Amino acid sequence: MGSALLSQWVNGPEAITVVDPAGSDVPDGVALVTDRSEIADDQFDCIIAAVKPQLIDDILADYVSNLAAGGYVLSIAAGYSAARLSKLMGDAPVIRTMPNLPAAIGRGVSGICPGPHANDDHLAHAQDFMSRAGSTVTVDSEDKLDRVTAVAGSGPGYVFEIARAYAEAAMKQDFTEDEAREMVLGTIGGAIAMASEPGAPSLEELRNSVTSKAGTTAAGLDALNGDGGLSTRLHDTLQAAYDRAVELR
Ligand SMILES: NC(=O)C1=CN([C@@H]2O[C@H](COP(=O)(O)OP(=O)(O)OC[C@H]3O[C@@H](n4cnc5c(N)ncnc54)[C@H](O)[C@@H]3O)[C@@H](O)[C@H]2O)C=CC1
Ligand SMILES: O=C(O)[C@@H]1CCC=N1
Repeated sequence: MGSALLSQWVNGPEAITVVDPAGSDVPDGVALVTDRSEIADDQFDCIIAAVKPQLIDDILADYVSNLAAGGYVLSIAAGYSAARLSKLMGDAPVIRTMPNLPAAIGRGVSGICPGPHANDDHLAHAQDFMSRAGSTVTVDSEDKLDRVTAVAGSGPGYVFEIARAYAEAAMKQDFTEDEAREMVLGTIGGAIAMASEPGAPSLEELRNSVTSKAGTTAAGLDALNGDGGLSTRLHDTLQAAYDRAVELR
């Protein structure tokens, strides 16, 4: 996820250093170090926590001395609470965010939540920073951010899985993998673009506009969600993701 954001952040004014022992590829203009000792006590206005939440306790405390006076820690980690991170980082100001993967093409959706000691300047920077990767929503509680995680952070995973299953079903209608992918992604993309037009009707109205009485769509929709099974499944999906975020706090 860090690489996806970096691909947008690299176009901004900040000088960026990535520390990654795996030596992942970074865009031109970004400094990469593979060993924390290489940055010694260099000072940074913003330290970004972009490792797995389960690794934060072991990794982030080593960077307390690298945070410049007046700087803040920006976390993209799911669940891990701002209070816990602030304490780990010597009572540093923390802003938690929750981006999603289409940030890689500037089409992400990011939640932002100010945590302990964060001031208006930190929040304004975080909002500007995340908005370079797509749209943002600022929430006033971490519980809400964990719900953003369930809806949007993990969301591309649900969408890719739905598209994958949709394409698999198309292949069972005797289309090749390429044909199925093109039709399914074209259909999803076209429908989403239409629903996203300014002044577009509600999703329910749009669905109804495809559905002729006793026609093919009605037959398909009846199989898809006639018993409410899809609605229940999606509710359970979001709840399970939220519950996992709570466990990671
Ligand atoms: N994958 C996604 O769609 C999203 C992920 N996130 C959050 O982003 C964070 C990273 O997740 P992913 O990008 O999926 O995982 P990832 O495994 O792809 O990336 C983690 C990176 O951390 C690096 N790393 C490991 N040990 C390190 C160390 N000691 N110092 C510095 N870097 C180290 C790894 O080499 C790797 O490049 C997690 O906290 C996750 O909750 C948030 C939103 C969406
Ligand atoms: O699966 C995860 O835990 C991360 C957070 C949101 C998306 N990926």
